[in-house]
Amino acid sequence: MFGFRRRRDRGEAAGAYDSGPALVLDAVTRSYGTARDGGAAAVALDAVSLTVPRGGFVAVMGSSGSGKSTLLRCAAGLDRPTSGTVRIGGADLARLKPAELTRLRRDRVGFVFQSLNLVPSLSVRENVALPLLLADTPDDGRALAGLAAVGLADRAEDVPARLSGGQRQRVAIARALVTEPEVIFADEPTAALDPATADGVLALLRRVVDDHGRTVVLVTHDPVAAQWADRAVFLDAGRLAGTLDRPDAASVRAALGAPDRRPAHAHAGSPVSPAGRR
Ligand SMILES: Nc1ncnc2c1ncn2[C@@H]1O[C@H](COP(=O)(O)OP(=O)(O)OP(=O)(O)O)[C@@H](O)[C@H]1O
Repeated sequence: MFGFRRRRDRGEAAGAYDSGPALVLDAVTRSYGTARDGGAAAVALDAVSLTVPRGGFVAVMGSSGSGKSTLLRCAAGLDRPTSGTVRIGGADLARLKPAELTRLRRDRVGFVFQSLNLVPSLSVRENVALPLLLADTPDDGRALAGLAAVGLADRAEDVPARLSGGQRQRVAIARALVTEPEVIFADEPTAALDPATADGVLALLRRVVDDHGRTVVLVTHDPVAAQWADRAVFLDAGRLAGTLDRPDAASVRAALGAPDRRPAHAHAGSPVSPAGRR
């Protein structure tokens, strides 16, 4: 459906990818500032350990400032932990040379952020093809196939400004997937969208997991968004404060200490409902 070849159909030796978890964080701490700066170090992430299996979908939750984005940046190799270990597909990020880390981020990791970073002067198709260009890989129709998968093939030659917010977010997902990454990191990808459009984007991420065995780590404030994950993990002041398997919005709200506002049947019209997940 996605036009992406499955990992085993690719030319690489299967041994290049171990069969362990997609992502492992072991006692990851990230602090900002030192005594040298004249103040105490602020600990944004405090000895967080987390294992995400291949084909897993994890929602990272917690109040503002609890360390969600810091966790995502460290896990994705965009930021270095002060201590602790991050492994993607078995590779210890701290042991990689800068060029190797760049290659891993480019080839094995996909990013979807709230600020989409689509290039306004490029067409939608050219935006999706950008990671291929950066990797010196021919497009061979993959960008268009990716756009078809997110239902936007007919908008391929438009510029991003002519698309709605939800459509732009789907373009960003197609771009994140075009290199067939093992792990997709998404930071509040639905924060700016209305609930129905957000559901469409989350259903798309869910399909990437269920149909293509990819792994998704989603940072979100939204208990309804977390319903699409297999597991919600909760951060509190930089620490892992708990986990919830097969989260539903009511139990997530309870875990966050927030009142239950949106009924569980709010997803009834979704193309793939959270209840339909594995
Ligand atoms: N570059 C930085 N320098 C200093 N402190 C930082 C920096 N980035 C984050 N922090 C601090 O680390 C803590 C965690 O921030 P982080 O952005 O990870 O939280 P968050 O849970 O993603 O918050 P939000 O939901 O508001 O985006 C906060 O106290 C924040 O002020």
